[in-house]
Amino acid sequence: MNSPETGSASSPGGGSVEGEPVLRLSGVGKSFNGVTVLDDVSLEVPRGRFVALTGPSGAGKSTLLRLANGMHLPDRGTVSTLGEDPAACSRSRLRALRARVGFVFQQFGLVGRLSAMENVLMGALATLRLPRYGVMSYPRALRVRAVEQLDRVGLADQRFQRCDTLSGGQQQRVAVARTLLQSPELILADEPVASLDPAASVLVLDTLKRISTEDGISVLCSLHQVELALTTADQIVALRDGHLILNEPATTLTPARLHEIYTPTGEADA
Ligand SMILES: Nc1ncnc2c1ncn2[C@@H]1O[C@H](COP(=O)(O)OP(=O)(O)OP(=O)(O)O)[C@@H](O)[C@H]1O
Repeated sequence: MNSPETGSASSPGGGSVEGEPVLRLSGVGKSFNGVTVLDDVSLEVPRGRFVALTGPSGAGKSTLLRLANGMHLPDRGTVSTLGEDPAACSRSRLRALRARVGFVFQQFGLVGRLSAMENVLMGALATLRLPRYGVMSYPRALRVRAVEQLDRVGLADQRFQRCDTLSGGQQQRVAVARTLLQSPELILADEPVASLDPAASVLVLDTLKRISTEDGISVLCSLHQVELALTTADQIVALRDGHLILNEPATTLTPARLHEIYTPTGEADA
């Protein structure tokens, strides 16, 4: 495995140590119903880096992302996320850890009948004591921040529009803005552009990449689109059948080499 250089920003969250990777998997194994899904996976995501996670369907990408925020726990090996081991966290500590980790899903996870603004504000619900109903029930400072984040993803003008009337690409950018309201140190994105057309895919990934660079947020993003992974990511990781088979800077890779990962074993030289 490569050992890419680490960044040097300090951690506002307290758990992680300056210069340490924001995510480290060491010899991780995970099985479901006796079937091994991840086997001896070791990986580091350096602070501030955009890492693309590629590999064929069923390779274990979503499972790895879920291990990173404690939605799954490893059967073997260890996970360190922002300096915390999710397996050793109490419930409240895990909640606190998850507040520092944004998650962007393929299907956006928005409430369609609510406005873009209200969906973004929901990103702060974990920090508020009482449930909120309607935009005006949120503190003014949060409303200002929500508009700022919508502006960063190019959707300030659509803030009062119902989410189910926005395009897929716009909805995913609302989901990114919602995640940003958490002020995450790490964003995990599970095939965020899988249901978008090519132009919207580029816009969503460019937005994520720009914000990652501007804010120093690390991103681990599963992607099937080889060309997009190469143009967006700093580092590319690939899984096949639960094994980590590639971990290199994007600049050292070619599309052909990455496409090979998607070629069933035995067909590569056919
Ligand atoms: N909760 C679960 N219970 C049982 N099996 C599971 C569970 N989660 C994942 N799996 C299995 O683990 C394997 C890897 O799934 P995973 O979703 O991690 O792959 P993936 O690389 O993300 O695939 P895709 O690109 O299709 O999303 C699959 O065979 C899947 O059926």
